[in-house]
Amino acid sequence: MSSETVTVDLGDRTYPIHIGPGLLDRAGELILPVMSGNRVLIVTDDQVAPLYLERLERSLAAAGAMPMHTVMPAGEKTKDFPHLEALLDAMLSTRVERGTLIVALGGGVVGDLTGFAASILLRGVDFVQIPTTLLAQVDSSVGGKTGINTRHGKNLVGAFHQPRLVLADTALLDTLPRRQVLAGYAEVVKYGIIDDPDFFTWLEANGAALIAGDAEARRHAVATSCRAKARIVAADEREGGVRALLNLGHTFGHALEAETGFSDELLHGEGVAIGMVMALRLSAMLGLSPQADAERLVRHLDSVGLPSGLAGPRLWDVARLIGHMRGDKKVKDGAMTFVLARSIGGGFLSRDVPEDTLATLLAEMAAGR
Ligand SMILES: NC(=O)c1ccc[n+]([C@@H]2O[C@H](COP(=O)([O-])OP(=O)(O)OC[C@H]3O[C@@H](n4cnc5c(N)ncnc54)[C@H](O)[C@@H]3O)[C@@H](O)[C@H]2O)c1
Ligand SMILES: O=C(O)C(=O)C[C@@H](O)[C@H](O)[C@H](O)COP(=O)(O)O
Ligand SMILES: [Zn+2]
Repeated sequence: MSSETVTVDLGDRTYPIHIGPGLLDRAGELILPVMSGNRVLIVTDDQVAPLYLERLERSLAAAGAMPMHTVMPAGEKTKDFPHLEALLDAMLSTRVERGTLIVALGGGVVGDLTGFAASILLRGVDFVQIPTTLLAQVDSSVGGKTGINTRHGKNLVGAFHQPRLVLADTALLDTLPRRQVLAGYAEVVKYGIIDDPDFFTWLEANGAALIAGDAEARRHAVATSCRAKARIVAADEREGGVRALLNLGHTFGHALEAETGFSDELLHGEGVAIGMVMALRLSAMLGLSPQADAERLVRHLDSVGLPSGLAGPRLWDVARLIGHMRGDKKVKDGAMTFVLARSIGGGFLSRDVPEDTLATLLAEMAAGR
């Protein structure tokens, strides 16, 4: 199976996303053109390190680079101030220089944390993304959003800092646990709902195979997702408008993540899956889309094993959820912005969601309906 390259067109900060199986062993050769010296500092986590760190270091050394590494604890709780400080401290302890290339090897947590550290280290150093989860390959490694969570909410401190290159070796997904594959799949489904109904239909036919490990289906989904994200980011890098569509399901999902304390109880992608159902049901309640589209999404999520509602032992507090949503970065003059959909493939932004309709939806879903 061959690899392909998608370009994120940002003028003099344009960069390639290389996609395909087996690319990790070509990392040295692919990264060489963006190196300004021979020092490379790899940041990874303690679950990815035993799987892929040695291969990456070998490939870099073969290309003439001097790789060093630092390993962070795996999981969402690492995206916080104490771990950011620990990472910056580890980086500075290696006598990092402005020409040292930082490489994030891991999922979205490693990518977001490392990218943010790179954006402020020595007032900004270059970094490369080597995403190892489906979520990171289809979404978080592309577009330059980096950051951490705070006690006030999700991703509330961060920076736009674009990578110099993204290297998505789709064969690395073979070791990813099924729950993590599913969480990443939620962000794949998102692209279909935003503006690609044919892709959604393709996912209905091929999603199960993709999740089960079909290499060609995975490569196609990663490439299609990256093309969609690259197009949106190139049009609106700093989310002045259209980029906010990539936030479909996230105003809800981030509130659910905050409420569950950024713990394993709810992964980011799982929150996005439930959040997308909320967005489509809200659109239908407001008479803006057919109820059948929300039902179609629920059917698809249920068929692959992603959550589509709030069923479970937890008692969700509607007022608290709305409180979290008020801290969303899309709030303008105190008013919340929602990504709604007129249809599957018809995402749009709205500031006109009455709070009582929102509260009714959340209460229904909190009651398991
Ligand atoms: N910056 C963005 O644009 C953006 C977009 C989407 C999500 N995000 C963020 O990404 C984060 C979620 O990322 P994630 O879902 O990748 O989670 P993650 O980084 O926590 O990775 C999930 C788990 O899989 C393990 N893992 C990673 N690669 C593996 C592999 N190949 N084989 C076996 N195990 C592997 C990790 O160690 C971790 O335990 C969230 O914080 C979310 O907010 C950011
Ligand atoms: O790249 C974007 O833009 C996105 O919104 C992608 C999302 O999947 C991602 O979770 C992002 O981090 C959410 O952005 P935020 O600005 O709401 O933190
Ligand atoms: Zn997301």
